[in-house]
Amino acid sequence: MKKKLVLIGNGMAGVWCVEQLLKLAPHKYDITVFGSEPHPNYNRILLSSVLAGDADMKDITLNDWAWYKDNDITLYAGQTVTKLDTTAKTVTTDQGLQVSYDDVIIATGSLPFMLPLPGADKEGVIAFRDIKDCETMMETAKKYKKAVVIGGGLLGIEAARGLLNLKMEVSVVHIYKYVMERQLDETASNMLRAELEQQGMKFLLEKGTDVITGKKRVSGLRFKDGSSVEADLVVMAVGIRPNIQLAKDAGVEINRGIVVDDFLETSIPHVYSVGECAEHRGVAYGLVAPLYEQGNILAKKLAGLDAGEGYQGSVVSTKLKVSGVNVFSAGDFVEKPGTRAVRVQDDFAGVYKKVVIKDGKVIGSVLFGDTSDGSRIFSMIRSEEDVTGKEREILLGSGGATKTGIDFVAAMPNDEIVCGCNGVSKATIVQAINEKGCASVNEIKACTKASGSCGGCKPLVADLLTYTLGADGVKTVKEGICGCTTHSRDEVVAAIREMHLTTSKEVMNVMEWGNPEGCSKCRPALNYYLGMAWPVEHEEERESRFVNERNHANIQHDGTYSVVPRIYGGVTTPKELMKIAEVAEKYNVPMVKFTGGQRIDLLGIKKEDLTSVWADLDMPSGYAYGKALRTVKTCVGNTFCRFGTQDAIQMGIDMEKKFERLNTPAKVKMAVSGCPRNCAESIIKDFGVVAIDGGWELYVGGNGGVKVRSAELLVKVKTNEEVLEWNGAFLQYYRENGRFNERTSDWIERIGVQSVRDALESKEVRLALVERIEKTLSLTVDPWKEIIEQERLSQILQPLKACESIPVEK
Ligand SMILES: Cc1cc2nc3c(=O)[nH]c(=O)nc-3n(C[C@H](O)[C@H](O)[C@H](O)COP(=O)(O)OP(=O)(O)OC[C@H]3O[C@@H](n4cnc5c(N)ncnc54)[C@H](O)[C@@H]3O)c2cc1C
Ligand SMILES: NC(=O)c1ccc[n+]([C@@H]2O[C@H](COP(=O)([O-])OP(=O)(O)OC[C@H]3O[C@@H](n4cnc5c(N)ncnc54)[C@H](O)[C@@H]3O)[C@@H](O)[C@H]2O)c1
Ligand code: SF4
Ligand code: FES
Repeated sequence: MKKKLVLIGNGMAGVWCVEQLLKLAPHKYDITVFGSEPHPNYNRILLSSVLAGDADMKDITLNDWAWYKDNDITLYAGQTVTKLDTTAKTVTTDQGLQVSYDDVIIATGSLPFMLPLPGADKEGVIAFRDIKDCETMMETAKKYKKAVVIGGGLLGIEAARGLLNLKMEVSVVHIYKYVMERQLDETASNMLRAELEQQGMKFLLEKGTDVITGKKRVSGLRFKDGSSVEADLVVMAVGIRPNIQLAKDAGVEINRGIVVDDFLETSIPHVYSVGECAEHRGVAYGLVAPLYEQGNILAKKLAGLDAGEGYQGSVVSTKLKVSGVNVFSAGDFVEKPGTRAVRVQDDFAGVYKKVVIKDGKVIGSVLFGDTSDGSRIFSMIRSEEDVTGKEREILLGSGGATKTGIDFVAAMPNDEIVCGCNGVSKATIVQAINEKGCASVNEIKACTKASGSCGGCKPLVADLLTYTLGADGVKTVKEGICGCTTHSRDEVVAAIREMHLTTSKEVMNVMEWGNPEGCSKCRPALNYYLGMAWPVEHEEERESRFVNERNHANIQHDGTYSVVPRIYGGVTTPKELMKIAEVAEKYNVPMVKFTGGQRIDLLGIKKEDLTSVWADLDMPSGYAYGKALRTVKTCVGNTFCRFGTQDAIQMGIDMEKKFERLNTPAKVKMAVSGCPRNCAESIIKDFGVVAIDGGWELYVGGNGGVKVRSAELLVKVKTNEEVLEWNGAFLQYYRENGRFNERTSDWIERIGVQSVRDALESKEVRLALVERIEKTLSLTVDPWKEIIEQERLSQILQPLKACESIPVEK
């Protein structure tokens, strides 16, 4: 005779456990499931995506009604178990139904914590936990305008983003000085906040709520410091509490959660618990991956199989589900005595990465902007791999000892979980590829659910595809330029040209952007594409630019700026040097430094001094901050060097004078060397010129940064005029075809240098490109000259209005 198993709680953890049990011992139990919600088991994680409009209610069902039927499970949806009698071994529901059991699993999840504030019972004050809350928010947004979310954690920020998408004005009230302090350090948190502010979210930090105001319905919040904010809707997202009352009333041992041992058994025999309600070794988890691990162990135990050492606890990782924002956090990411950290921060790309290391092991990590290393780093944390001596390679990747990409997935054990949100292992994904013919990330998602929830495992799934099928076997799926749209760069640029779209708003409307405000990825990209396509009609959208470009200066980590005047070809004069020295003294510039591009950098300038520093210098801007031509480095060439065959200095000066102020998809560095000894390092520049006997070799696509790449030969030419012609044609071709933020090294790697050679081969094409670049160049003005001129004209000496917050650079 079959034993009777009762599951209390029809949520993600409990049903997962039952699913695993059915796989291991399909005929052992008669199973009865009780769930308070009137739905079959659904993916709670995806409620954020439903609210944000990225998923439909119907997409989030995990086990439909038929699944319960097909597996002979009796489901009582919409019934709450109100009594558990562990002596009589029965459960009783709010509708008077009584069912007996041999084994019972309590999987009642959590309850959202509602701050016990005066006014918390008013209409319009809700939590964000279930389908009902999600529907309430969507309905409220149709009638009301102002939403306030209390709590700037994962849930609060995902709720706020969803409400923005529903066209509400949203403020996030947070008690601490920076948001998501449980997942991020201050640097990453500030970058996140800046990005979300750009998307229209407002933040009220270090605010303790005192009262929720309003009559029947909420009208606002009053804070302990006396300030207030208006609100038609208040969403509380200040954490969760394990739902333990039923177990407590039944005499089961309780601490914060329901206390369980390594086999998920409670203090009372035959009573088990998994999920957010369970407390294992003092920890009650709030993410699905550990809950699934618990479910796997309990399923083995109930099936009568060897569950090994049992559940040993989990290290968790999180990923914020907000489109266009990549945030990852795992393990113990706060530096403490005895730990050391490797940090990489690129303000231009809006990327921040940190790994914390203790005793030679990675114990935690925070990634912002680029989370593609997340799964790999998370795996290192879990495996406690010894990284001594290769700490820096974890983030800087040198093809050395720490495995990356394909090597990493190849070395993964088959049973390792790739997708924590859906409990999908490497073996299951490889099987889906080999046996079910899945050839894209989307097909794997449809087949196994992997990558369908938080999306954090997508890069790993993609690597597994390439590893299993080889690069040629993987179906390339069209990727939108950012999470706001499914349209690719080429589609966007084609629409801009064909429909004569001249503003970002037009592009977003016509191309039906999912997120009508855009994000930090698409806004600057659109601004660039529009300016490139319509240099005359398009009006620069300054607010879309990153802080450095808006301020025409390079912000430093202490909030001061650096000033780099242009010094053509790296050639200066005593007079110019004296002027720079005078300015440095006058403004107490803390550091004067030569740059790698043969310029002089005045570091540590105060924001309010920028305009007068530039006025006193009276030199052109070196664009050291922009996606533009930066520098043309030169060697002394035949002017002084005995090996030189051409005048490298003059060539470099001519190139720099011709193309200065040019906007490009990403920064461009150029160099001219007077002979193949290459002292100006032309071979690692975007456009490198090397003198040879009787002419010049032109190289493209070099890079001396994190990913070093040797430039490839584009063409050999004879005259200086030809150098300028090819230089102009190449830059314009890159401007018209490169993706925003794509360096020439990545672009050429992607399209192949031969395609560039083919495109520029025809003189006619080259001249047409040159004509277009000349047109653009004729419209450029020096930003500081313009600012100074405007100030002179209006005769008002206003301090520079730089951005008060520190927006994220991309
Ligand atoms: C909006 C949102 C987004 C999230 N995003 C992520 C994410 O990206 N990644 C991640 O890992 N986690 C995320 N989480 C957390 C994740 O959803 C939970 O960790 C997970 O759902 C918990 O599973 P559970 O089964 O323990 O509890 P639940 O899913 O809450 O299930 C418990 C069920 O039991 C029912 N129940 C309670 N008491 C009784 C009773 N007495 N009788 C009958 N039924 C009862 C409840 O109604 C509920 O349906 C998110 C949560 C929310 C709310
Ligand atoms: N992407 C994801 O992984 C994801 C998304 C949503 C929810 N979740 C999970 O759901 C659960 C609930 O999320 P959460 O964000 O509510 O929990 P949380 O505990 O992670 O965050 C709550 C936040 O509210 C703040 N807070 C506390 N009291 C406050 C007050 N009086 N005023 C203002 N702020 C206050 C805290 O400082 C904290 O940052 C968590 O377990 C979370 O992991 C995960
Ligand atoms: S590259 Fe050649 S010409 Fe230029 S400095 Fe070096 S050796 Fe001299
Ligand atoms: S890890 Fe979240 S979807 Fe795979």
